[in-house]
Amino acid sequence: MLAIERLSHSFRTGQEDTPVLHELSFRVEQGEMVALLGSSGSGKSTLLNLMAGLMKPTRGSITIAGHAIEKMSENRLAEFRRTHIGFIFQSYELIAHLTVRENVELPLVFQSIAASERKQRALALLEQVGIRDKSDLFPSQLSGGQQQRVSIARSLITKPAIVFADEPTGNLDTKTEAEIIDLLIDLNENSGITFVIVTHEHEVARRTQRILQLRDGYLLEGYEQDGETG
Ligand SMILES: Nc1ncnc2c1ncn2[C@@H]1O[C@H](COP(=O)(O)OP(=O)(O)OP(=O)(O)O)[C@@H](O)[C@H]1O
Repeated sequence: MLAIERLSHSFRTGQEDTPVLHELSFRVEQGEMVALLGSSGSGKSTLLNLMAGLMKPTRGSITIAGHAIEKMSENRLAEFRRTHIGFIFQSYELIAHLTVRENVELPLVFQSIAASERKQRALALLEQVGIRDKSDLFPSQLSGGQQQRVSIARSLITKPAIVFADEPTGNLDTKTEAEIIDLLIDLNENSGITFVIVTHEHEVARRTQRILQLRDGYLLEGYEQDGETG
């Protein structure tokens, strides 16, 4: 599903290149739920931006569902992101003047899908994430955990190959964090959604099937849960 090969990235500051990621190689298989764990500055956001096609790597390759994204033109990549990748953000990134259902439908508005089908798919996802009864409310009328459920439903509406979640519980209290992770696990186990969850919290990472740990831009080997290797 996701294959990263010898991926390196440096930022140019003035005359100097600052290496941030060093020859990372790993795979995430379809249906897996993987945590990308690392402390502040370890390179998580950089890696996420590269995997999401928001930046081009200095070296190496990133293949999603068989497509080498580092080779795509900007236009092709924008289209690929819209159709193959789902995103969940720490701060939800919902649109305040759209209702919950309209927020969930939004990624489909850019595709030629009939309004009735958009509505039906959004309501089905809102049911699945447990907030169908909130579909006509606005984001400001919901709790943080409910807003993140909207954002999760929105990330799934295009039926993406993979969903990247960037600190999805970073703004939530411990109880709500556990509920959101329960929901992601449920979507993974029962709907086969492939997730990569970026986090600096061991508590979150511990609940995934597999942990990839970054330290100072290097992937630590052999840091797997349940005695798995890979
Ligand atoms: N645009 C940039 N230009 C120069 N250096 C950068 C840039 N973006 C990030 N860096 C550096 O790259 C390193 C990794 O940063 P990154 O944001 O990927 O880490 P992170 O693990 O996501 O941290 P955090 O959890 O705090 O968000 C840091 O040393 C940072 O200063």
